[in-house]
Amino acid sequence: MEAIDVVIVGAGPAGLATSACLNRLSIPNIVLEREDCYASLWQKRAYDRLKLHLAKEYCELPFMPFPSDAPTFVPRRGFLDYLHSYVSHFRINPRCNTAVESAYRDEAKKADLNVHEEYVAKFLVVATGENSKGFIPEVSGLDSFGGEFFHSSKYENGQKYKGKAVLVVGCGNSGMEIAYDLSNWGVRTSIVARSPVHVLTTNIVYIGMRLLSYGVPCNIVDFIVVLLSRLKHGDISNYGFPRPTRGPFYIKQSVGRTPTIDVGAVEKIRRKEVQVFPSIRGIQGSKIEFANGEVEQFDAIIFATGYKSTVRHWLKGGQDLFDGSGMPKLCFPNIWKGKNGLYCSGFARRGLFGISVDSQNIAKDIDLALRSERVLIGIPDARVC
Ligand SMILES: Cc1cc2nc3c(=O)[nH]c(=O)nc-3n(C[C@H](O)[C@H](O)[C@H](O)COP(=O)(O)OP(=O)(O)OC[C@H]3O[C@@H](n4cnc5c(N)ncnc54)[C@H](O)[C@@H]3O)c2cc1C
Ligand SMILES: NC(=O)C1=CN([C@@H]2O[C@H](COP(=O)(O)OP(=O)(O)OC[C@H]3O[C@@H](n4cnc5c(N)ncnc54)[C@H](OP(=O)(O)O)[C@@H]3O)[C@@H](O)[C@H]2O)C=CC1
Ligand SMILES: O=C(O)C(=O)Cc1c[nH]c2ccccc12
Repeated sequence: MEAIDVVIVGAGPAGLATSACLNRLSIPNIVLEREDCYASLWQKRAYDRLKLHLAKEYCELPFMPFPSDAPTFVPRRGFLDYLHSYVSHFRINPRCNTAVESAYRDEAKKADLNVHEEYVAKFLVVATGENSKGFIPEVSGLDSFGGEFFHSSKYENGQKYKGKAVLVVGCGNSGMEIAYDLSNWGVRTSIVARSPVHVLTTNIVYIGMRLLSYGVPCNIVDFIVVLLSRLKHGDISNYGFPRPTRGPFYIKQSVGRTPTIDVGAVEKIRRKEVQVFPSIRGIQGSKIEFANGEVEQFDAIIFATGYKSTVRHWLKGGQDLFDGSGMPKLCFPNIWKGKNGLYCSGFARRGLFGISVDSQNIAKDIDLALRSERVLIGIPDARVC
């Protein structure tokens, strides 16, 4: 059994940022990671052409800007280089191949467990992410499908599907970007769009973010970005993508749904190089029937249908912080602190920017708690800050 001040679960950007903030305050912490590497989403579960969708100034982790010669929209490789420098600069040493199977506050419950390793900590930081596990919905007849089907997190590129027919389900950022990539690889590509969606561009989002940071109200920002999007894309409801009635930043802030950022798929849809279908009604062999009655044959299906949090699989308790699906109950910006030393970073649905805010708040709060504990028991505070 190992005793330490802080245990952080997950070595993605949120876990690394929290560890860096604690290390700066000389607060002992360990980061436990289920995979064999840190930032596993970026190293192992992302496609080749992935780039950050937000400008680099909104994707920095605390206390380390991107190099000044980094492009505004950093590619995956550049982001990984940045994370490697971050880990070595802040001397972060994640313990890999260490999946946390159970975390309890109550000492008595430990006796039931058949544990491999055990840690005792004053503070627990949940940093396992909003995107912990790929989600594939139940679709009638999917088990009869003759071709392969898999989640978007397993997609790398479209090389092996050249000349084949592939259906991408979901028109969030993963789905639209994968559809664009497949089509570039010479794949006969189709996409399922089942509900209204905002389609913006990286630059339009950038303008929106700047306006919000100058204090322009969200409804005005939404009006401007939707107008810009209409000028750029025209009325895309003609192609099967109706717009939601609420604005994109309002939706992002209220329910966390990210607008789709077009990287070229809209033009391909306009040119009919990518077909758009409504929901899947059912599957029989290689034939897929859609809600409008159309039936088409496909060789593969890629489910770009989002992710689920896995917090509820291993965290016992913490009902004050997390709901039944492992997502936070509280609202940004005060969502990072639970009761009895429990914290979470990376659950604000605010991407890397939210992670930076959470991690700094958590480290400050733990520092304060440790200092007051020292005062209470009369130990002089020798830590360097
Ligand atoms: C494809 C994609 C692109 C994105 N692009 C952007 C972007 O451009 N800009 C932006 O701001 N945001 C972006 N996001 C959103 C978000 O910023 C990223 O998902 C980011 O990686 C989240 O960091 P995280 O540390 O919270 O979670 P993750 O990166 O998911 O890291 C969590 C880590 O916890 C580990 N873990 C999970 N369960 C356990 C367990 N039980 N025990 C031990 N370890 C565990 C996982 O293996 C993983 O390594 C993107 C998300 C995705 C999916
Ligand atoms: N370059 C970048 O920066 C990228 C960032 N990301 C980020 O990663 C996160 C996850 O994105 P993503 O993987 O796209 O997941 P999302 O959850 O954002 O999107 C999932 C999509 O799948 C649809 N869907 C879900 N279930 C079904 C179903 N049964 N039938 C049809 N459609 C369905 C959803 O539609 P509905 O709305 O109807 O539920 C939605 O369109 C987001 O935050 C995103 O911004 C992702 C890729 C690239
Ligand atoms: O890619 C994501 O999911 C993010 O959360 C990044 C993000 C944070 N705020 C936004 C506003 C508009 C588009 C993307 C984001």
